[in-house]
Amino acid sequence: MVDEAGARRRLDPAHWDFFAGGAGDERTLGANVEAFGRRRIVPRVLRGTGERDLRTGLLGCELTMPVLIAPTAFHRLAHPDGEVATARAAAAAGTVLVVSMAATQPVGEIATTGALLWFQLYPQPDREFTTTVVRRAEAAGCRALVVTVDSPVFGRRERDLRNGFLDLPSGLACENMRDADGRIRDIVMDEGLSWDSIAWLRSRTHLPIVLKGVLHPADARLAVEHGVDALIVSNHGGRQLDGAIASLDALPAVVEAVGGRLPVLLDGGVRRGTDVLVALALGATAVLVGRPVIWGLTTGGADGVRSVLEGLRTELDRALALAGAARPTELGADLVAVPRG
Ligand SMILES: Cc1cc2nc3c(=O)[nH]c(=O)nc-3n(C[C@H](O)[C@H](O)[C@H](O)COP(=O)(O)O)c2cc1C
Ligand SMILES: CCCCC(=O)C(=O)O
Repeated sequence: MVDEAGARRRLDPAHWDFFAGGAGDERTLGANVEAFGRRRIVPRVLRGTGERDLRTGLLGCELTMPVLIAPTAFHRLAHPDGEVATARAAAAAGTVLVVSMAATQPVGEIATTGALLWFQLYPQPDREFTTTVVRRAEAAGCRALVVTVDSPVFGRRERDLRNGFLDLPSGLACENMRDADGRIRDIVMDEGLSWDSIAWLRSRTHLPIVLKGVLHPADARLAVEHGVDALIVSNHGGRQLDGAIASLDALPAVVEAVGGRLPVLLDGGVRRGTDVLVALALGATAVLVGRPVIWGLTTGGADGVRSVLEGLRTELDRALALAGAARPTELGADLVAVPRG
């Protein structure tokens, strides 16, 4: 289903390291996957569930399943068809592609696929320019803004430092970073990013605002107070603060703090349909997948991404049946155990 080894063979080693790698010692990168490995499902039986229904509504979007595509940079490094191919697969699967601000194709072009798009934003210190980018996403028909809040500075990616991978090869660029003069600007991380920045953004757009990269329950409560529309529990796939808690381990406290007032999504380490089931049972409304989509794109373009998404759908459907649930909303934390020892 996910041909990670095949992707590795095809990619330039420095590009493989960029996609696969994390920050520091990659402890958090590993912890995201290990956290799923520690959970065991406690299934229910004799519930005669019949056909399953995976449909999930999120911020006004109807998804065919509770699995979205996480925003990841530079899809044209993985495949010449780039983000357009990823979007074709999202459209075919009936799910959302969160377009990275570091996408290598213009969001307007990605939107021609008819996919449901959300746009991921690193608010730039230049607010006028940030507004330009927001308007570009709105004009393309994006249905939400995903503000990445775990990156006041860039994580220390030691593989990239070793490889000297700092920039895109010539011919590729962050096409959504064009300013009013048509010049492509560099993405800068805003060390000053604060709740005021979120309030400012709220005043500038009618799109739903999703905060990506929340791990602490106190921040989840603040997000509710600031009128945010959804949260993504995430540590950026282990690429920002190494040593940060695994996303799945952070999820229960965030879900409790939010108390049903907002949808809570999760990304990081989701590799199987059973992982999706565990995250949903612990209170996530949906999950996002990052690297598996890149491996699918690398090996098979739009078809490769489609096959990753359909694999997750099939596995989730089977896992629900085997756990005695007909739909995601029937799952509860009682279905997940962490055995001792
Ligand atoms: C190669 C790569 C590029 C990424 N680029 C972005 C990005 O541009 N913006 C963002 O908010 N997150 C970015 N992320 C983080 C993902 O959105 C997501 O949080 C993470 O990949 C989820 O973990 P997973 O890869 O284990 O599924 C990136 C992750 C990877 C692996
Ligand atoms: C300037 C590109 C940022 C991409 C990103 O967020 C990541 O690589 O994790």
